[in-house]
Amino acid sequence: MMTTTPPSNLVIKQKTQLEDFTLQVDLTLPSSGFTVLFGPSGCGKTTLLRCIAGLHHAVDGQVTVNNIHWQHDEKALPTHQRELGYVFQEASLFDHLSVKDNLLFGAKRSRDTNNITLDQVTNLLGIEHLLARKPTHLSGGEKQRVAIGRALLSQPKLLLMDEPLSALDFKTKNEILPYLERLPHELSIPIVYVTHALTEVERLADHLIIMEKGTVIAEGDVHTLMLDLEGPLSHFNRAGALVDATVHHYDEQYALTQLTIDGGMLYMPGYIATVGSQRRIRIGASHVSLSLTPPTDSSIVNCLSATVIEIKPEGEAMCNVRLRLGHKSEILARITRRSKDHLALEEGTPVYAQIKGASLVKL
Ligand SMILES: Nc1ncnc2c1ncn2[C@@H]1O[C@H](COP(=O)(O)OP(=O)(O)OP(=O)(O)O)[C@@H](O)[C@H]1O
Repeated sequence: MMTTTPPSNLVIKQKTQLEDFTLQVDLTLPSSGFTVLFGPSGCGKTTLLRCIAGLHHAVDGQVTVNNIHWQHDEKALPTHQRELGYVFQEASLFDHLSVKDNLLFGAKRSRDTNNITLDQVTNLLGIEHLLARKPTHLSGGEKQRVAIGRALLSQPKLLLMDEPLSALDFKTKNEILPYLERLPHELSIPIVYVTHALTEVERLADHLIIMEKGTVIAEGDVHTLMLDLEGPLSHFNRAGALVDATVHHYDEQYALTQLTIDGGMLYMPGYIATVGSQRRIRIGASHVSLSLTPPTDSSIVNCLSATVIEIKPEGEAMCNVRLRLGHKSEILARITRRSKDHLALEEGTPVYAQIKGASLVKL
């Protein structure tokens, strides 16, 4: 059956001169899910978010959300007339108000069916038990969850998040990430999320925008960009693929979770989630080895049949091999150039991809 993608109702065009370069973007973004703006410090991510919010004025620009022009030609709505939620690095809560009053500060009721309620927000962010507390009695992670809740209760048509985890330690980041992951499943608003952490990209992004010196150097579906052997992510040591998996079985005897992916089964150590749950798994290119025949007597628990679809050198000694599994899934293998020649790999070669279970990362 043919499906047509609905037209996006989120258009962002901006051109503005910054200190050292011009910020210039022309984006049509998906109207749901996480769009992640990723790039090195100082490339213009925050400024772009500020332009969308009307806090930085690009003379030349357009911001259209849900078919409403927030900025078009000479006309620009002031920030308070733009239906947006903004979450910053710091939660910036009012210390003299309770969590509940902080949440309700600036809260609105929307007349449409997407009205977000206090109950929904507290449940979604796991903050029901904190409502009576003052912010001074909250951890950094709890404060940030309240800040997200406050932004959502303003009934935004667009949620902007500027490095909301960067002020938090590693453990607290990992506590908050599951709450962030739930947002697109529970809410139908688009989220534009700024980060310079690749781990957050891998975990959250649906759509990815990679910026450098004020311009977009790559844009698209995150799975596709991760696999682009000529794209900016291919040279990261962490090159790898993101694969959508469904939990199939938990083997209690060996404490291994069996996952179904397009193209086969994977075993991963430990309990991952209940049977039937969907999880995103990261398969690092350096953890995939290739063989022309099915390996026997190997300690590597995962072996999938695959077909080579592209090979690109990576430095002098290595190369990245893009592999097709199943109908549409793809993964990367980083092997030595010597191994590539030894196996006479080329486009179309059928191979067996071995992946160490212990190397798989549940995102
Ligand atoms: N109002 C402004 N006018 C002119 N230049 C600005 C303005 N605000 C920021 N800049 C400059 O624009 C560049 C981009 O800054 P910006 O904060 O948008 O980057 P960023 O990618 O968000 O960085 P980081 O990840 O460190 O937060 C920087 O060189 C900064 O000095």
